[in-house]
Amino acid sequence: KDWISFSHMSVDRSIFPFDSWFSCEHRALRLSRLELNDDSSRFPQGIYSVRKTIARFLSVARGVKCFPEQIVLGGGTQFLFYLLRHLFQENSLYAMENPGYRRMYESLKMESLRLKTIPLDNKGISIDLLKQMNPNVVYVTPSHQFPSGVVMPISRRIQLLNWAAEKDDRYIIEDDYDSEFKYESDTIPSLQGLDSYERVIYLGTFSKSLLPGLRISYMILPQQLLKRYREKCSFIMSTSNALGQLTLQQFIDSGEYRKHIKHMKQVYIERQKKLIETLKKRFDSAITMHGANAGLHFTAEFDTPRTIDEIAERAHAAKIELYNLKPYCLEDHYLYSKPAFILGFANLSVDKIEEGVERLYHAIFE
Ligand SMILES: Cc1ncc(COP(=O)(O)O)c(/C=N/[C@@H](CCC(=O)O)COc2ccccc2)c1O
Repeated sequence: KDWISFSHMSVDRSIFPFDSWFSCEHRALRLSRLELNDDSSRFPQGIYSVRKTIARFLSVARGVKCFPEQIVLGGGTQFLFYLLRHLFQENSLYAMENPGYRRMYESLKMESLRLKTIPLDNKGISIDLLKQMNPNVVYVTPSHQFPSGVVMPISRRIQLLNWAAEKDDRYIIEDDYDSEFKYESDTIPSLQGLDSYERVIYLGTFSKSLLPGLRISYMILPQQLLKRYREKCSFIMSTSNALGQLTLQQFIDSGEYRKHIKHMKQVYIERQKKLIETLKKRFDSAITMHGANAGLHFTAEFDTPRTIDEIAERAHAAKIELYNLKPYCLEDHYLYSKPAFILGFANLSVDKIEEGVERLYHAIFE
């Protein structure tokens, strides 16, 4: 029998519009020869016309307010963070959500930065604990908290912005990952768009909405940090592939990107609905789901005597790709009362859901 994937780390290649991507690449090669063979040292922040397209798209899609000059393109969110950390004061204290994005946690540790992790409540990062820990820089994923799935409501966003505005050396890194897919309510405006004190650095990526292999991510710097970036980092050449950038620009400007997101949303809403119905029918009160009103995954706790490791082993034996939440519970605080797993549906076609849930039930209860 074939593998069935609940992975949150892959998108379904079958719905990516390769043909229109190729024609955009062809057009980019035809129209933008100049930028391609020009030395990219002129574009440490990425090609200007591409940044213009991204700034325009973000203002419509996420209420982000920025000039193309504030955008820095890079080959991955982590690389952009390695640049960003040099713009803050040397001995800054960093804070991030727990459970949280382990790769960012490891990046912070690798740079041996002072770091505290802050538990979530039902609105996202705990503002009371944030005030107690009093960091200079806080990293948050408000659109669909990674990995818990909590969507930070406007009220908590305002609290966070007010906290940052209280002192000069306070910043919020808003990683707007997974912001393309919002289901129940309308999209909530980004922190960056609500920020009137220039405290928010906005991180974005095309890994989820397009392809992770594209490696086109971006950060938007408030003016003061942009000035520091230009003083300290402008010798660093762009790490974002020029042809990928120019193809992306064609893909967005031609309306293909908006069309693709709309199509992905329809596909994913159908899958998510069917998956949740099937899980409820099969597991009844033994399952508790969280964070399902956005993104391409949600989390589920199972009321079972079995341990996470036993379930992981049985899932592998039953050929289901399943990730648990332990790696994202930082500093060894397991923050769930029962075995908890990430249920992704980006790579789970509707016709595999029944079988996938059946195998999951077998791995957990039989
Ligand atoms: C919170 C957060 N912020 C940014 C990124 C993206 O980083 P970038 O690609 O460098 O721009 C990820 C990637 N998260 C990774 C999964 C989480 C993990 O590592 O376990 C990759 O996620 C996906 C990639 C493609 C399709 C679906 C998911 C992030 O989880």
